[in-house]
Amino acid sequence: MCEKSDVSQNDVTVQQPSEQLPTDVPVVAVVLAAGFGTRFDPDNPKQLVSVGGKEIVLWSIEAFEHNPLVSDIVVVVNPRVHEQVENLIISNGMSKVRMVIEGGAERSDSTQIALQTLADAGIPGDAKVLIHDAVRPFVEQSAIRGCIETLNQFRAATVAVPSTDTVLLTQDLGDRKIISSVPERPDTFRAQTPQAFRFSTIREAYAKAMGDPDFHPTDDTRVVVDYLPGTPVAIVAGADTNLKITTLADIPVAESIASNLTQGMSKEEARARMHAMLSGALDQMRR
Ligand SMILES: Nc1ccn([C@@H]2O[C@H](COP(=O)(O)OP(=O)(O)OP(=O)(O)O)[C@@H](O)[C@H]2O)c(=O)n1
Ligand SMILES: C[C@](O)(CO)[C@H](O)COP(=O)(O)O
Repeated sequence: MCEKSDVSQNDVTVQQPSEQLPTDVPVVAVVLAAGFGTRFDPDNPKQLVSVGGKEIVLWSIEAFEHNPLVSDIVVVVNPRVHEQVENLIISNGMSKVRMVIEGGAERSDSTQIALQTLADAGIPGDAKVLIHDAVRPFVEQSAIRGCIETLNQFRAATVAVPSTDTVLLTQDLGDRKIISSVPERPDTFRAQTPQAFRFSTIREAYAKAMGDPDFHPTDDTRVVVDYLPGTPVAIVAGADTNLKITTLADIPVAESIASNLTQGMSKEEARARMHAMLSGALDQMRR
């Protein structure tokens, strides 16, 4: 690490990455599907809800299965959805899924269980680990690739989209919230997933966080930001279509995104068919 052009943020010096990070390493996607969807419908596990004719969790697993840079997938479930998710993985031939494991009470517990399982399996500290919400079914291939490539330069990266609204930071004053500060809008982003880390970095961050009784992060990036403050976390471009399905109101939006994607795919398929037909015709003419 060099100190030359380090930046100072919130009284912490963030180091410019300059070390050569190994590139020929396993790339493991952890798909978190162990939530109980209390804000959606606790009686209808949202990860199994069908959108555009396909279960939400299957969209997410397929995104990593189809990415040529991803070598392995671990899926984290709860007992309620375990069997059904396993059946989906088998019946859809998801060949990169190595393990389906049970998570914990909070999202961060599920992440930690997955990280411990990977450690027990002996994955190297340099491995790239991408942690993804199963309920973000439409993650783009460019975001997955962006995370993997960014980890050649940085030890941590997260997909995020620039905030188009001005973000207000608040504090409590009696039963009111009052504004404590207003960050510059170009500096504000909305966090999405995947969130990507060199394995040893995210393990170290979680190991440090374990000693903190107030540790309840809603995402993994925050664990690095709070507990390894000198480690820069790079932003990778996300998209509004990388929607997190949180409440029932998100379903119509998700259906519309799925329909656009499916139409896009049909055009691709039609183009491929036309290409095959024309090459066949050309072969005939040559004979
Ligand atoms: N104990 C948990 C909690 C959440 N998640 C996963 O983390 C992602 C983001 O969580 P969220 O949308 O909050 O899902 P739920 O926890 O299911 O929803 P809620 O907070 O409404 O109960 C989801 O893919 C969810 O399955 C998980 O693996 N383990
Ligand atoms: C990880 C995350 O999706 C980033 O936006 C988000 O923090 C998950 O939060 P939730 O509280 O589980 O909805």
